[in-house]
Amino acid sequence: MGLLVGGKWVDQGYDTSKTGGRFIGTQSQFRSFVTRDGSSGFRGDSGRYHLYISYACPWAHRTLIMRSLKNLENDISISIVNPQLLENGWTFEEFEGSTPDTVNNTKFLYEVYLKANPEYEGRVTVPVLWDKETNTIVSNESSEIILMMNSGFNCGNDRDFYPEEKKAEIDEINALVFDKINYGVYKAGFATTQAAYEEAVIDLFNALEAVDQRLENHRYLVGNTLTIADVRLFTTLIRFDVAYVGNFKCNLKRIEDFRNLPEYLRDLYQTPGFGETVNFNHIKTGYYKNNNMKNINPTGIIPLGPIVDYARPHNRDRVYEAAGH
Ligand SMILES: N[C@@H](CCC(=O)N[C@@H](CS)C(=O)NCC(=O)O)C(=O)O
Repeated sequence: MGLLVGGKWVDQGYDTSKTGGRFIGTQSQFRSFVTRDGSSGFRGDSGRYHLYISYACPWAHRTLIMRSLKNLENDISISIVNPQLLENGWTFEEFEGSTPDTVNNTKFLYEVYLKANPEYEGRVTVPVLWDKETNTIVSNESSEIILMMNSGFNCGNDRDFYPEEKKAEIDEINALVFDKINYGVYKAGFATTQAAYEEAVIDLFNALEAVDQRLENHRYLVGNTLTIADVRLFTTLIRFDVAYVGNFKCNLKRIEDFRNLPEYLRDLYQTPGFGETVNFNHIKTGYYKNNNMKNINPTGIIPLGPIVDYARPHNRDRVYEAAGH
């Protein structure tokens, strides 16, 4: 893995030497928006955009789920990178379930970044939303790509996963889930001091207990309708028992050990748009074999377990009915 410096690829990992062993993520640099009327320069037309994702990555996974929930599969084409992040970063080299770059015909994702900006400096991350009309990257920030998919396209369905009247509550839960859970697992996993690790794991499990409690009385995170808050929590929960418990030492409990989270997770997994977008082979390969995991799992051995059947029945309708529906 590495990053672009002055238009050149440099093979280099994360540096935690100046932050007390704490892992600090980087800011996404492409931050434009697709809009229905095109006033932003990017009109939400069918066929105009291409999405680059990795099945291994929880941030990219959000965008894949939203693409399905909004029925945008025929409107936004996709490429799926090889799950192994090695010396060249994300690549389109052959791997079961991966695809070539059918739009820019590159071999390495960093070439796509360079096409958008030959001077780009920084990490080369997924997801990437590419505009085929102006040949540039619209956005490489998943939290914003899912909002565009929700309401910026002139195609797909009219379902609203970020309704006006619920925005404040969604934003509030997103803030907790992002910092302590989505990002929290990385803070624990990539910590290089005992103190940084413990701080992250304690915060993570406190936040998981809080969301577990919240799910006691309603089916989803914000009442009884599915929102982007659930999409954003799901991609971490589905990786938790198979990757974060083992490789990232997030092991005070498994998701399976909580009261409401296991059934909530199965409920989402079995909802159209979620389960079909999960590829456990890519997830496990990504977390146990990649170069950024070399310090954590030097042998690159991928554990065979745990085996969790996310298709087994759940009883979340009970919560929904108890709420008077
Ligand atoms: N803020 C970004 C983060 C994306 C991100 O960190 N993606 C990871 C994969 S999970 C990546 O591509 N990392 C490559 C690297 O850091 O070199 C988003 O949410 O879109």
